[in-house]
Amino acid sequence: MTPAVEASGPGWPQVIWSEALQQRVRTAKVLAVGAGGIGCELLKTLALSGFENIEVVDMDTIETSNLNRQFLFRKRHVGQSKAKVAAEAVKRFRPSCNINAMQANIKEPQYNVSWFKGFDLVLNGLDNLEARRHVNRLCLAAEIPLVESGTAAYLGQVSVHIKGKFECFECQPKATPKTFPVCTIRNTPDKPIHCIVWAKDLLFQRLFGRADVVTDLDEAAEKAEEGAEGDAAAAAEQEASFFVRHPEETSEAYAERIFHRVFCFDIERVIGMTDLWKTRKPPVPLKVEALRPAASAAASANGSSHTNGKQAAAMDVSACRSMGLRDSHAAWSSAQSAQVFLKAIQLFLDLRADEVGAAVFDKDDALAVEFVAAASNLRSTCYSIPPLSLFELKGMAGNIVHAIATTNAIVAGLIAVEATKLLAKMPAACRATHLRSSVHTGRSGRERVVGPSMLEPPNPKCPVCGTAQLTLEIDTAKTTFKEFLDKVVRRKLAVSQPTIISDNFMYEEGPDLDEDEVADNAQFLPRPLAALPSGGIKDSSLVKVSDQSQELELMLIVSHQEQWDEEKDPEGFRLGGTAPKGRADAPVAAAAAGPSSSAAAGDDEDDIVEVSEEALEQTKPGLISKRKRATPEEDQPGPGKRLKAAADDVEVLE
Ligand SMILES: Nc1ncnc2c1ncn2[C@@H]1O[C@H](COP(=O)(O)OP(=O)(O)OP(=O)(O)O)[C@@H](O)[C@H]1O
Ligand SMILES: [Zn+2]
Repeated sequence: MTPAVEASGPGWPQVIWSEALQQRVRTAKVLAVGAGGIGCELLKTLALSGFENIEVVDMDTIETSNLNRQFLFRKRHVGQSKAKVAAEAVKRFRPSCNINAMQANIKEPQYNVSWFKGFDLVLNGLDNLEARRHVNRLCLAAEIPLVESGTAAYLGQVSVHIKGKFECFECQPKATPKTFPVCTIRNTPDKPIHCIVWAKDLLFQRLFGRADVVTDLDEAAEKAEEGAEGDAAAAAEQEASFFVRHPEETSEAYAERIFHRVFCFDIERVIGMTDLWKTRKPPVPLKVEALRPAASAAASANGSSHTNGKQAAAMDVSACRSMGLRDSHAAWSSAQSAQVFLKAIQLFLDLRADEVGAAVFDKDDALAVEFVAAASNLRSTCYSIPPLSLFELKGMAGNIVHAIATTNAIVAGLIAVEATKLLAKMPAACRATHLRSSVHTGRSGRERVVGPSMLEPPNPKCPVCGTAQLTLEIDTAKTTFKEFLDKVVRRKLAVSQPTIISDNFMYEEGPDLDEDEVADNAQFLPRPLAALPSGGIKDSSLVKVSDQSQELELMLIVSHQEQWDEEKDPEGFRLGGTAPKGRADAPVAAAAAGPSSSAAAGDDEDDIVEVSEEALEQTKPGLISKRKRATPEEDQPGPGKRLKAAADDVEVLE
């Protein structure tokens, strides 16, 4: 007998492994998705716990900023595959561990349902909702148990999902994504929000903010502050000083110099990181010269490019107003974004000089928002991401949550514990576990930061594993099919390869289509929904959205809606759930549509993590559902009771 888990305090079950279980652990084939903060800890813990057949998939390469917590990596590994380096590091201290590494996106078609069926367990150490939802759908289709996890600063969560037995990952609505991986923001943005976060938290901060405030995003400043050695320190100094305005430099010249640096020079530098572009489209640099003539014309058409407002209140200074750009709902052209960018910098330097070096981004500061919007849209142009309007950009908030190594280590340990229970064929002993950010004293007086709770049965209203139909309120006369695909199908429903069927109209995407089929399909993209063939997608249309790669099928009941409150529904559509087919029940929010309202299932505060709005705000996508869960004590007779009874004893997992 080998103790697998040490008693960590009163009330915690102690788990001892039988020989039979040790054998099962040795032979089980597990898939670990992600070799980042949680993934590194997990691979180490699995290997040290006796797991010997591990497949690890991670699409990324190692960055300097990973080294502080992803301890399997060293400085010399920067730029190499995370999965491969992690596997080699683990093999060095556990040569008996057969660990196979792949640098790839788990959403690639070769990782299909039959591939997933080759595993006993899937363990997620991911950092984004899309990939989590994709893996959830494949685990459901392949009927393989999934242990899901997430961390955000001091908060963490581990949960177990088994088709038909427990909730799937999408049974409960998730908090809207609020945080993003640093590497994505720095080098590989693929959504407008990534560019907004870059513009706000990196560029705005670097040009106008306090020099002593160093964010994770600012690699050069980080290195300089850390006192990097030799060449690295000099390069960091040089990079930081580039953004300082020269004594004789006009604000116009300074703005153009910055433009060239961030949208041309830096983009070319990223293009040179060839590993990043094996599975992605590389960005395209922008030349200020190419955009300047149109930009100047736009400015002169709107009168003087100078503002006469030296006395104007800081918050009133506006690049858009001085250029006559009044429609905040229209997306700017690249030339207009360039003009706003240059103009905003000039206005900041000319009219708000005393704030430069101390400014803090404020969503109510028009000039700051315009600068961020323009910078974000220009970066989007480089990365072929559709531009957004000023209104949309202003409405989107980005907030990086910094990772804490200890949280990752605890969560990885909990994943291994849940994995072991599953291999022990004791799914009823599995728990959802939350990590709090501070010690919580329950009614019994026990203090804890880690709170287990019972797993819920599947939600029959879940649109993914249940039978619910979703309602979609949308302006079918104005919304184009492309907007529907991008905003509703991909972004909200996390569908990777959509097939859309409505009456006799069919649209499909996927690797098997030939060029003619792709071209045929492309003609539908600019059409409004109501103008699609076969009568269009209109009020009361029933639309089937499916994804072969995920073995997913969703039904949307469309309701045409013309009037939208832009404050309440800036996206211009609303996605909701309905009762399961045949039942008139209260609507539930769709899995991706936002935070749920709480539905208490039990009330022993000792074992329930109540998640505050603040915690939700800070939490990485999909981490915490506000729904309260039953406690082990409330569990029906069975393992829950056994755990309670065995709290201070020894529980044997067979
Ligand atoms: N679709 C995907 N396929 C494969 N791996 C993925 C996918 N999505 C995310 N990952 C991986 O999941 C890991 C998550 O780890 P983590 O949250 O620590 O992020 P990170 O990128 O290492 O750190 P940071 O974002 O803070 O720089 C990353 O290594 C990332 O490459
Ligand atoms: Zn579900």
